[in-house]
Amino acid sequence: MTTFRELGLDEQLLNSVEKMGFEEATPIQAQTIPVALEGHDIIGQAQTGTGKTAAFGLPLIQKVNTKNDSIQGIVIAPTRELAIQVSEELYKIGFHKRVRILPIYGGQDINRQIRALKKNPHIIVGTPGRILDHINRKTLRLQNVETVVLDEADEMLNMGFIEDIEAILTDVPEEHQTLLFSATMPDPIRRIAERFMQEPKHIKVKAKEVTMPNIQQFYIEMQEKKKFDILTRLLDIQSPELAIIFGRTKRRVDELSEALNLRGYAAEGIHGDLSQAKRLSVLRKFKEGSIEVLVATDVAARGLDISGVTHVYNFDIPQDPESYVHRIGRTGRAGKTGLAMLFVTPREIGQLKNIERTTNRKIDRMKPPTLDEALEKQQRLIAEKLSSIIEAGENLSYYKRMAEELLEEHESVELVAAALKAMTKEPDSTPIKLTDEPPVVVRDRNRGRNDRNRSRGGERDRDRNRNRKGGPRKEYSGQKSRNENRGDNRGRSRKPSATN
Ligand SMILES: Nc1ncnc2c1ncn2[C@@H]1O[C@H](COP(=O)(O)OP(=O)(O)OP(=O)(O)O)[C@@H](O)[C@H]1O
Ligand SMILES: [Mg+2]
Repeated sequence: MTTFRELGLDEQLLNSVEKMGFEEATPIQAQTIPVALEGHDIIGQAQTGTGKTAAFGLPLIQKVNTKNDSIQGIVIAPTRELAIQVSEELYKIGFHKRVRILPIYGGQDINRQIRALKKNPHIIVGTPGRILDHINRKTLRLQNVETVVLDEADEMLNMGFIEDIEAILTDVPEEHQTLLFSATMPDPIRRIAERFMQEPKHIKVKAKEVTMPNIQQFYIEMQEKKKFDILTRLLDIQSPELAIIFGRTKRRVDELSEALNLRGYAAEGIHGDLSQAKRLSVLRKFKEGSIEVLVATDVAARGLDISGVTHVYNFDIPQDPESYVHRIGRTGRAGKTGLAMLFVTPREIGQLKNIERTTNRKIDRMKPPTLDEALEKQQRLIAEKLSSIIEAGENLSYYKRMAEELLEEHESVELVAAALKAMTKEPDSTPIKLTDEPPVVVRDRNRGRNDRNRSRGGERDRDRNRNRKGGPRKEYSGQKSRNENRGDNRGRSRKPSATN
């Protein structure tokens, strides 16, 4: 066990950590914090939900000189929601030290951000598109930046983001510390990363598997047409506290959340075509529990830390194994357990194997639940609930008068059966609309980057925009569906230039 005190952190930060309820450092924190405090560049890799934010956040905040009014640190994250979340965590870490943190992300009023930037934040946390927008408007100056953090580094250095990152880094002094963190770091991306860094220390928390062992993982093989019925059966049987269902495309997410609502589940969707206000309100409702099912594209796959997410359903198999790791990592965080389900159509078995190979873990096969099983499991759940109410000695006096009245009129087994029926979700045939998705087929494992990224490109829900050069950039939000996007060659790989 490593205490935070042993890691060389200042008293103010130790106070913050205590207030945050962290008792001991997680392995990635214990291993990276002292090295980061020595000033080294770091590529830090550890499983999802193991505290990477504080692993870079603590040394980042410790380095800030609050007497200096310029921006000293910049954290770049792939999505707006993640930028907000990271800035909230940094705010907590820097609270006693009075470090000013400012999130800047697309979809928020730019003038408001410009006003906030004038208040001399010490650290900004942002998405690449909006950071570049401010650099181009000259409303953001990075010439005093000493630390650059790329959260979800592999995603940030992947095609489509790398040019933005390079452009941002040209504004940062050559002498700076770079901290890159992610749960996944494919080799080609690691090589790109090294070009941005000076003798980086690779710190990888040793683990047999890439995914967390406290996430139970199953797959079910099924026809595309069966997915929805199986999903609703699973929701009924497994009764998650909060669940995230990942769909491949924005259309998929829209149709799926509407279909779930029609069948009586409190679900809402999140993807990059929604307004930022809507995205944030959906996420807030999910965190509060007023919706219990969040249907999402990969925009919600990385970094989001929502407590109470007990189940992740991969309604569509992810396009790449890394995405699988991050998606299922939305559950089983900070020592909790979780359950991840993967829906696989027969032609996607190759992709399943691909995921197993990359994560170094076998995913267990589960048979799709039959209707009878779904009903029976539900009844068992209800029966357990009834018994636990009685065993817990809960006060039932308010209900007993009605119970007695009912028992005078009906036979007891008949009555309990009726109660079970009333509490069970029976098959519902309300018509729904769900357009088929084409399968993810692994044709050739050695496909060029080009193909890989083109197939990923279409529905990647990124906070970036296309106005590459000059002028204020329009926030990019509307991407075409994968099939509509075939002619798009933006996935073209481009060698990054070394920046230091
Ligand atoms: N030392 C600690 N003790 C207890 N809880 C911690 C500690 N460090 C972080 N946490 C909590 O663990 C949760 C997960 O942390 P965090 O979001 O930083 O994980 P992560 O490694 O970045 O995951 P991901 O790969 O999904 O981004 C957060 O709620 C965080 O507050
Ligand atoms: Mg993280």
